[in-house]
Amino acid sequence: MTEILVAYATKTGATKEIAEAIATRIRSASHEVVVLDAADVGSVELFKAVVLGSALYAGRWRREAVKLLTRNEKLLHARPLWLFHSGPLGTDLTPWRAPRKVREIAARIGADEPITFGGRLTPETATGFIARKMAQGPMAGDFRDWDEIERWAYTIAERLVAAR
Ligand SMILES: Cc1cc2nc3c(=O)[nH]c(=O)nc-3n(C[C@H](O)[C@H](O)[C@H](O)COP(=O)(O)O)c2cc1C
Repeated sequence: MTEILVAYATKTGATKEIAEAIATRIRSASHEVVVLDAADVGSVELFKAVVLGSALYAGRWRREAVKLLTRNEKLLHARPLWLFHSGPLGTDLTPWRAPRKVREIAARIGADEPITFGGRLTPETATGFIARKMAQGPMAGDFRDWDEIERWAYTIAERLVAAR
């Protein structure tokens, strides 16, 4: 059990890139880190800590991220867990509360509620009629704050060092 898992659930790739940035930061603190699509994670048994992030769509987490949590709730009790979601676009980047189910699981596990990172929606990445419409208006753009993401990942790396 030497590795840290950074798992993500994405539709158009923005959350995957956040997961990769988090992994790079944690890795630079000499931790072994694996980045995986949440859909490809059966069990977290082999990992000593887990970071999990989902894109937000209509206020919901993507199903594969919720499934990872529900399937692994018992194992996650015994491991540090950090949660994030990516979503807000445009001028209002107010943090979103996670869906109730995710909050309830986080509370039972003893993890903090997910931190919110801005999202990305561009004409190039938008898929589907609604998304393409949204991508032509004020919501279009990349609102991910890489410094903020890096700072958060840094606090995780520090805590993992302390827990060694
Ligand atoms: C149809 C649609 C619904 C969305 N709903 C939300 C939402 O409820 N809350 C939010 O913060 N962001 C919402 N977003 C923004 C996405 O979460 C954002 O673009 C995110 O970064 C996409 O991540 P992904 O590329 O990993 O799929 C929505 C985007 C689309 C296209």
